Amino acid sequence: MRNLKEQNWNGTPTPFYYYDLDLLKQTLETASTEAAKYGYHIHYALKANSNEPILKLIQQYGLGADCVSGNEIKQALANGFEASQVVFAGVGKSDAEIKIALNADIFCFNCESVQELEVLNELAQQHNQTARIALRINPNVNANTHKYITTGLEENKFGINTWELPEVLNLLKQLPNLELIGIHFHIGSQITDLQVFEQLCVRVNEIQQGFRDQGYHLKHLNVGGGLGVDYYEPESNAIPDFAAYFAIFNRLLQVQPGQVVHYELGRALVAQCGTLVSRVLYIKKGQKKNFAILDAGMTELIRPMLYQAYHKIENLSSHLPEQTYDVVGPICESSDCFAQNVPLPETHRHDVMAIRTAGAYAEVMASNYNLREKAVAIYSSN
Ligand SMILES: Cc1ncc(COP(=O)(O)O)c(C=O)c1O
Ligand SMILES: N[C@@H](CCCC[NH3+])C(=O)O
Repeated sequence: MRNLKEQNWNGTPTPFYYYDLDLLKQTLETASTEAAKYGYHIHYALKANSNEPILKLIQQYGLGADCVSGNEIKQALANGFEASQVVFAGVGKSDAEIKIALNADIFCFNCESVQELEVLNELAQQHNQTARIALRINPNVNANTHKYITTGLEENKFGINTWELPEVLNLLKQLPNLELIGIHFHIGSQITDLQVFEQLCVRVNEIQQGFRDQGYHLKHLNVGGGLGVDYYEPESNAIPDFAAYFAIFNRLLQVQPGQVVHYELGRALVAQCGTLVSRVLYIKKGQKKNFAILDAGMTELIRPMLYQAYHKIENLSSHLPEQTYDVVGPICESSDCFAQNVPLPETHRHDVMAIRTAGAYAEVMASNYNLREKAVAIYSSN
């Protein structure tokens, strides 16, 4: 592990999130260089991590912002993102959130239902504005990822189904305060099987052709995010293969002259730069197994409990021969377990533990259950 391992954490209270801004810069450099080869625009999905130092850095690389709430829009604007680079998605945008977006005159609303279009039109009318919209279409492509983070199947709540499109296009003719500028897709998260993106391209081409057949020439194609990261080998595979990812779209997506292609990447940009650092409070010897009880739990990182997600766990203090442990948190829930039967060097009270790949969907999903204090964030850069 980079400088995290070399540092002396004596006296630093745990748990805390540690962010390696140097790795974040390298990741952003790679992603933006690869995207620029094809003129692609990346909007960073703030939901993955909305900490200010992280946002400030990301915006310096020229990325736009993909927001899912009024507060995310405010946070993006406060940290230097231009309103003209903000997209707003979400199945349940409240009237108050829509007004925030209208007031800011954001680039585009990704609309997910017939009723949302009607409400947005009405609110835009009240604001004397025309809202630019993209239709989020459910392409019915299986993302081959955990069922809780699959979003592009007909059974999911997200997006407009293709069979609804004739009704939607008819409706749009009666909604003068909306301007249809594009179509939007997002099929899920933590996608590591890149063939899934090939299938997405095929579906986007078919759907776009349907629009063209009816005389719609859309300026913007937004293919969402979802590129996964390597939770097993965070060090040797610290930067996702952006070259291979964008090359798929370049090869397969039928982009019309003058059309702009947008992405909404979250996890791929920030997951590997974050680590949750914790100390061992107790070692408890059970009849069948040993428990390493940490001072971090599901309140700091809920992914293992919610999705059975794997995060690599390391003991930064011990070099003793290995034993196996169930690594658990202090919360009053049996599910508060990071992983079972983890081989670790013999572990003792006060050892410093690193739970890797915790830059995305970790701190943002924290809670204060059990009235826990919010863990602080520490940033390193050199
Ligand atoms: C609409 C939308 N765009 C972008 C993202 C970002 O996804 P990821 O972090 O997997 O790139 C998500 C989350 O899955 C999403 O729901
Ligand atoms: N929170 C999920 C990702 C959800 C992506 C948002 N649609 C995770 O931790 O993997």
